[in-house]
Amino acid sequence: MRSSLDLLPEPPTRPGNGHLQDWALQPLALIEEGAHRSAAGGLFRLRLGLPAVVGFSAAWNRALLTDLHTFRSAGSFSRVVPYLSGGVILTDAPAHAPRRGMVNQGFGKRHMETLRERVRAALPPIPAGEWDALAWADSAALNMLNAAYFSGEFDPGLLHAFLAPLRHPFPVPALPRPLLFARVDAELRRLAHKRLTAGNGDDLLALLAPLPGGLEETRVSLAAGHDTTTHALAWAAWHLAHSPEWHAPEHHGAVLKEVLRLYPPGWMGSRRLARNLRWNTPDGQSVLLPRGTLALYSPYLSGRDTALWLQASEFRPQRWQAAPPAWAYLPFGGGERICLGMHLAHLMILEALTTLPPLEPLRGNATPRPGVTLGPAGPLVVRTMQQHPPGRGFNVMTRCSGE
Ligand code: HEM
Repeated sequence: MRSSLDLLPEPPTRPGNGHLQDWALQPLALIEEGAHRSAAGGLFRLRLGLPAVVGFSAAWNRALLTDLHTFRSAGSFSRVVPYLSGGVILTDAPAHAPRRGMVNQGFGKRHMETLRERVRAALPPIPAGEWDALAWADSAALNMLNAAYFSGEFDPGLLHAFLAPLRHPFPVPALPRPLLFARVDAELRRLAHKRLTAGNGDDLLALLAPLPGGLEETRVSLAAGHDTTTHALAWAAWHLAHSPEWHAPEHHGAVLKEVLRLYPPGWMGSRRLARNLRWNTPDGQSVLLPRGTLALYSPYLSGRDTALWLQASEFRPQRWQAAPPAWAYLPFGGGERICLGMHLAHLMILEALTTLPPLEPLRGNATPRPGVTLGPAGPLVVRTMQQHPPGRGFNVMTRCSGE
């Protein structure tokens, strides 16, 4: 049996810092090179100051996402970003399942119907003429989250200031911001108090506030939900501008799935091994992965693996007429830790896409840029193709019914 990480393939290293420099400057190229060098569906190694392995096969994804006692969140990347270091994200098995059970209620499909109308009403108007779909998606996600969580009552300037650092490259999102977080927590307490004393709210804060640690869950999930939603929405709008034949509400679900396959905002998930793990690679070898190893899965690599997807690098929403290969499509993760906000993200993005008029792509840079989340470099400048009164959203249903 092979017994060392040294035997795994790896991308070229740089003297003195292993893969750290490439990880910081061009992580997508680095992991694509690692995937290229690994045997089909196998693992590859990264030297990131501590031993790390990356896998993207269905078997690896399933193991990492379902064996929560071996693959722990403690010591993973989320811990170094104060925004994500709390609530369910900070909780490991066996405490994780009951904690999720508690917060799940507000985020289920049924509760989304309660939120739909106010999310739709919160969408910013579509600008006339030329506009940046990335900037619009950013304010749309901010407004929709404010509506779903707080019925629009959270101070918008503070919400913007709170979330803005997440969009910057490292180390900006990892810096502690005690004063800003204290202001956000004070605003959360003010709004929670209103709900707890009135006792009749049905927004997400009204459901989270009475729970132990509910305000922290609110703050952490807001941070997890903003850029992810913004980026998926911006890419979807950009693709609809390029492929107008898909711009109809009945196609938007497939468009969103295809966007999330090619550009999963959660491009890399991380865990730490709580024990030594023997792993059988597809080429028949057995590798011993030592306890403490950083174990990574990548929705980005799995979503583009040519062994799993036909014409993997092409935008083809029609592929979603069939089910995806098992454990290959993971834009929301999987297993017990699957994204808490998956249904909320669908609600917000599909409502926003329905509001979009026919668009023409003008210019922009849609290159994926990895940070805490994967986003388009931007801007993504489009033009509204149909006139509508300034300051009002475009309503597809109105147009279709000819009113
Ligand atoms: C398109 C939008 C979104 C994408 C692509 C996305 C992606 C993901 C992924 C990949 C994970 C799993 C991470 C892992 O395994 O380490 C995750 C977890 C999570 N997401 Fe999302 N997310 C999105 C929107 C949201 C929204 C709107 C919320 C707001 C509630 C949210 C809250 C969370 C939370 C709290 C977790 C941690 C769950 C746990 O550990 O139990 N996400 N998300």
